[in-house]
Amino acid sequence: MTHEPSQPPASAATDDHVLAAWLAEEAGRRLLEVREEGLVDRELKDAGDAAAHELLVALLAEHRPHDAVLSEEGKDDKVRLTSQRVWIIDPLDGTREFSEPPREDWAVHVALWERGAGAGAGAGAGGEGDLVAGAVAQPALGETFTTGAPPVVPLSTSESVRIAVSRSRPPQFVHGLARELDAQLVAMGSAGVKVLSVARDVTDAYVHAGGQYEWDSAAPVAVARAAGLFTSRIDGTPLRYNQDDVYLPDLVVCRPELADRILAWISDNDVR
Ligand SMILES: Nc1ncnc2c1ncn2[C@@H]1O[C@H](COP(=O)(O)O)[C@@H](OP(=O)(O)O)[C@H]1O
Ligand SMILES: [Mg+2]
Repeated sequence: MTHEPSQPPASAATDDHVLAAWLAEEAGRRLLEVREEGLVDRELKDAGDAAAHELLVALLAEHRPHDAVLSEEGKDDKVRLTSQRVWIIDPLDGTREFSEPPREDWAVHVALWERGAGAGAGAGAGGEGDLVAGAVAQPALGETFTTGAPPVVPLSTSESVRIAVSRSRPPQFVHGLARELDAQLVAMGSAGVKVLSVARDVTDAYVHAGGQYEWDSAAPVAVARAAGLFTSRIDGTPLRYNQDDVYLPDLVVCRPELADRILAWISDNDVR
């Protein structure tokens, strides 16, 4: 049976944080259903990507009809480059892990970028605009992380630094960085899950290079910033969203006290 979307909370009519969280949860519920349909491998991945994308696009058209949408699974409509507000969504991040039940390391990303936001406002400044709301649902964990009620990052419970890395394509340089920080590498799927692992005190930093797109990091970075975590490109410059080219290949998200050491090591070691 296909999940029928409920109505969003009344406050979602005017509160983008609430709408983002509701959208991510609705898509998450849909994805949990798709996972029960008996599909495997590529068919399961494709069905999940398509179902979550179609649901999110339909719900955004209904609830925010004037806003543009940039989705991993949709055509890149360049109208977004002149739009005031752009939803940047990854309907299913960690598609590989989604297709490996009962793994929990996959997510739904829903972010909102707004023109004029963040100008001159420090590390998060995006020039033309910036992220203003976001939610990351981790449906198999039953958790949604949102800018509306940002996670409170606990003090680190670990004696040593833990660095989240991709399961399938960790950047080569993280081994050197781990030696420098005397850190352990913690492999997991999904960019959103890795960013939120820092907020949840599962890790202390997420460092990635070598390829990614705006939708992989927009919503997680919005939530991480709201939670007080440090976010930047690996050269220390701000992560910029709603660019003409949506390739955004690298990032650092970490506890603020680790940022200087991580960026200094990366700079000294000519990492790309
Ligand atoms: N080198 C690379 N080039 C392009 N995309 C990459 C990448 N490394 C990771 N990603 C994307 O980042 C997300 C997290 O990947 P990983 O779990 O390996 O860290 C995945 O998103 P999707 O699952 O939405 O495709 C993946 O496609
Ligand atoms: Mg992704």
